[in-house]
Amino acid sequence: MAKVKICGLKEEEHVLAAVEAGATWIGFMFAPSKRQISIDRAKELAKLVPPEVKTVGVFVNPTGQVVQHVVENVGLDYVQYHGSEEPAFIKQLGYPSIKAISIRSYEDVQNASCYDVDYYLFDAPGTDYAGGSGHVFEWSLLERLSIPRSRVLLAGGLNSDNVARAITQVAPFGVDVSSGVEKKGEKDSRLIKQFIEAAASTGVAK
Ligand SMILES: O=C(O)c1ccccc1N[C@@H]1O[C@H](COP(=O)(O)O)[C@@H](O)[C@H]1O
Repeated sequence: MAKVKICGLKEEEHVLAAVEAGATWIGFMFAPSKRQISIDRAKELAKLVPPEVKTVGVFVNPTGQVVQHVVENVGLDYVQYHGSEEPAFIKQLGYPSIKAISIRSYEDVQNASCYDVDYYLFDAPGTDYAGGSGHVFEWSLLERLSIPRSRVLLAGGLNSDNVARAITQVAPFGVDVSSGVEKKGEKDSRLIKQFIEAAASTGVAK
């Protein structure tokens, strides 16, 4: 069964809904976004997350000092780099990490392997912000992937209607969603539950 990351959470109710429904990762946004939260807010929300569920901080081209400060203050389990961070920068910081790769062409897929990270998050290119656009990219570009599927997370315009198809086609270890569990621009507990149920209904991570 594919694991699920619910990203861009700002309210207690939605953190609790994601945990209860079986999310594996809870994502907090620290980059410019309508979903961005403060360190203090993330600390409050992280207290609601049990140890078996992992917290992820999402950053876009941060300085090392900012990442260190947020990780240490919030107690994050993973750092998600969602900009054009260099492989050496991520490696030097040394945190358990997820690198988002924006997919426009097969060349982007090939370039992913220059990173030495825990997970490779394949996403559609951002529009207003670096991510969270709600757009789907061409999943067939991942057919000839050299990275093991056990390291692959899929994002970009996923929702409870398309996530089962995405898992069947791409066979990722996990899926990641933000806009697809929102109603009128805000997270919705019912949509979070529906998404996790839909992801659980199909596919086996290879
Ligand atoms: O969600 C955002 O606002 C965001 C801003 C800047 C970088 C990353 C962001 N979100 C990430 O993008 C994926 C895909 O989002 P969506 O499901 O297509 O809306 C999301 O899961 C976050 O990891």
